[in-house]
Amino acid sequence: MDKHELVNQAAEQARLDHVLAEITQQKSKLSGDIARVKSEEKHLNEHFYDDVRLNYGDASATMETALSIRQQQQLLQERNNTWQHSTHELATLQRLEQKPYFARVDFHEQGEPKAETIYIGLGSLSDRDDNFLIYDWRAPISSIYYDGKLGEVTYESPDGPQKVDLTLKRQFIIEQGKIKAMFDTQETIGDQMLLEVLNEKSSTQMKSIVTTIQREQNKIIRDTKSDLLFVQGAAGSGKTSAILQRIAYLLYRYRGNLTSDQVIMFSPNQLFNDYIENVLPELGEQNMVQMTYWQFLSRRIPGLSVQNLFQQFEETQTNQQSNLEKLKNDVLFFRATKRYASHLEKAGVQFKDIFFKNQTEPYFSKEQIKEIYYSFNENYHLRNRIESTKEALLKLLNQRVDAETRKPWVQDLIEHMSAEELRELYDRPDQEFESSAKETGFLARKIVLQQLKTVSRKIHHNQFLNIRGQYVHFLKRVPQLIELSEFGLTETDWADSIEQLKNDFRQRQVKMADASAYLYLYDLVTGRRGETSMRYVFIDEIQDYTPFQLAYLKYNFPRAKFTMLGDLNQAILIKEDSSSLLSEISGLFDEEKTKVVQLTTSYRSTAQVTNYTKEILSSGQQIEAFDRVGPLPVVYGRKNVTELIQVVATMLQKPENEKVATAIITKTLEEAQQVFELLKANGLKTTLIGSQNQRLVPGAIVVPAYLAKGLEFDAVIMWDASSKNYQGDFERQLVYTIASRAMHTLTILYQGEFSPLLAHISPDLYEVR
Ligand SMILES: Nc1ncnc2c1ncn2[C@@H]1O[C@H](COP(=O)(O)OP(=O)(O)OP(=O)(O)O)[C@@H](O)[C@H]1O
Repeated sequence: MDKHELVNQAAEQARLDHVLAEITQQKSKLSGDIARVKSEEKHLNEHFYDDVRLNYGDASATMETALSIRQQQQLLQERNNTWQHSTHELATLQRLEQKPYFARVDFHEQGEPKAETIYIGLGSLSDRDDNFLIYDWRAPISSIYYDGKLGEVTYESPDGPQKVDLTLKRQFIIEQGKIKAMFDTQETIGDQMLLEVLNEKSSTQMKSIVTTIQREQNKIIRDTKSDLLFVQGAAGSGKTSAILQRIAYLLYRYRGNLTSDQVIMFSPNQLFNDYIENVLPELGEQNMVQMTYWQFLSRRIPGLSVQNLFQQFEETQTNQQSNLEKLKNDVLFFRATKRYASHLEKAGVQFKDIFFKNQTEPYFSKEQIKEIYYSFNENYHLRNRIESTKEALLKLLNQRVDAETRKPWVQDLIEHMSAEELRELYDRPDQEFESSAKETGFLARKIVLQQLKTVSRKIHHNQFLNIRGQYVHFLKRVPQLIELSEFGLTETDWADSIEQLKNDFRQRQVKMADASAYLYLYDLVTGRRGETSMRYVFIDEIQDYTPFQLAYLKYNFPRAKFTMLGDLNQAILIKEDSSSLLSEISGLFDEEKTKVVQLTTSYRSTAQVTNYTKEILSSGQQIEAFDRVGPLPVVYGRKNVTELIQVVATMLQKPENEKVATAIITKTLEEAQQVFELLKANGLKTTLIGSQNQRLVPGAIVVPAYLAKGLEFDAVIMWDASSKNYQGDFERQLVYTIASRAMHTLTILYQGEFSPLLAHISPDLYEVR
């Protein structure tokens, strides 16, 4: 450090000390406030009735009592609000105390006489005179730190775009109240800082990236205009990071109007949810709603079990089955569902009988229900038809109550009821009746109403609709709506597939490719409006969704803005070309309000790992390695599994690898189980991640590829990259996904013949041992 820098650092340290003193002081004041309010609340609670005059003598006294109770409640509520507010502020201060800020920018606003200096941190802080000592990283002005080089920069202020002249950008690494390092930088975000941050990372859980958000990422984070924001990014380019910071940004920007339960994120698997769960809390925000697409479907199709990730991934398909899936995954199929549904306004809705008691003769027969349903005039659309049919059925149900009370089952039931059960039927214990006939009539009516609830519930829940039958009915019409030959299918193929589906239904199962269409059809027939309260929908790993599923999500969240992220090179579930995905989905949104952002630099991995993994992709992808150095990937070819296990054992036993998060990634679950057992037999302890419900743990894990999706590890050992395991183009994306999980070291093992997907890579890019 030269003399000038030393003076600078001393000045910055003095400023930091001042800010820390302010934080300490505000903290102790707040703690005092909180303690006081809490004790007031306690006192109020303990003496709640001392100040309340309980008097129920007459109407006005009752009124007065109610009023004074209300006043006490209000006092309590106020204390409670103050308490909550202060606790939140205290949490912010505690966060700031650890690291008050990470950057400073000096700038000159156009038309203003003076230059300004601001400091940026995880929250905002102002002193008694309302001077901002720290700006929240999400404040409009903070954007200039992420967005531009020195010189002229524009940011979005509340009054529109604002130009400033940026004269200094300084970054700090602060630990325990001391400035450990500081850099003045010309770059967007100095590579030096990013290097420091990236080098020190290693944990089983994701961390926030606010100190080093890159310019392109900042665009994603602060976008508020697009209805569809589509991010295509290389493995490790920070897509997932960008959306998490984006959620924090949106919650800040729309504070008061947007809550975390109006934001939903679809993630690849449960393990991944685990991996990211700390990021938002670290930023002082609550986690959004999180689920996998499978969970989303399953919770809405309770009667059928939906094919899960494991079954989907490990299923082998015939050509014809994969053509069938192609069709069912297409937007054409989505449109066909809608077209089919619109015909249902005239005819074709499938009904079920509703039974009550007597299981042989329906209470309301499907013919009767159908007649009601189609009795309304043609202005009635599906939604009104269902509503009106329900009303009509409930009315009929009411009219039947009297007749039902006279049926023998009612008398029978009364005779068999215990005294206790009977007593519960009366309105009051001392209820009197003119005659015993009246009393019996009263009880019978009560019983009938109670028992008929099962029928009214069925009516309310649309159980007179035969949705499975409806879906089959729809499938039978598909050849008239879609040209089957365009998907390489014949009418016989199609008819066979319907038989297969009926068989699945009988076993209470439904394939992933049918589940969304099934639900969509249900929604259309019942006129369900979708989840209108959801405002933002995030979909990660978009390449594993079908156009149908995305169209359905759009339909299901009609008021939401969408952010979709993916890497078309990492498609592991959809066995078809995913590059047309973007054009298919963009058709669902207004073109003017669609924005596409590309992220090309991979931050996860060292340059050595990135340069190797990008060669796996055939089409010369524009992936840039971040300039971080590490060892070359190493390839071990051995004769058999026993020798491969030896290699792994030697690696895991090295003392320097003890603290390193290592993942042995296999192709299938079966392979993972085998490797795990073999390592165990060799005295090595690892954790097998065999299902999504498992938690991520430190140390070495063995995991099948489809569960490693979206995660990252210090060291990746790719298990058995032989030509037997990885051959075709579909597997190329799988190989890429596996290899790109590595941050620092990548080891590839194979027995027999090396996979052609890797064998062609230039020998300069790896080492053979
Ligand atoms: N601006 C940044 N500053 C620091 N670290 C970053 C930045 N951007 C990304 N990273 C780090 O790079 C790694 C990869 O990021 P992330 O998982 O978000 O990438 P991704 O694009 O979702 O990857 P994939 O598609 O392979 O799952 C993470 O460790 C993340 O913290």
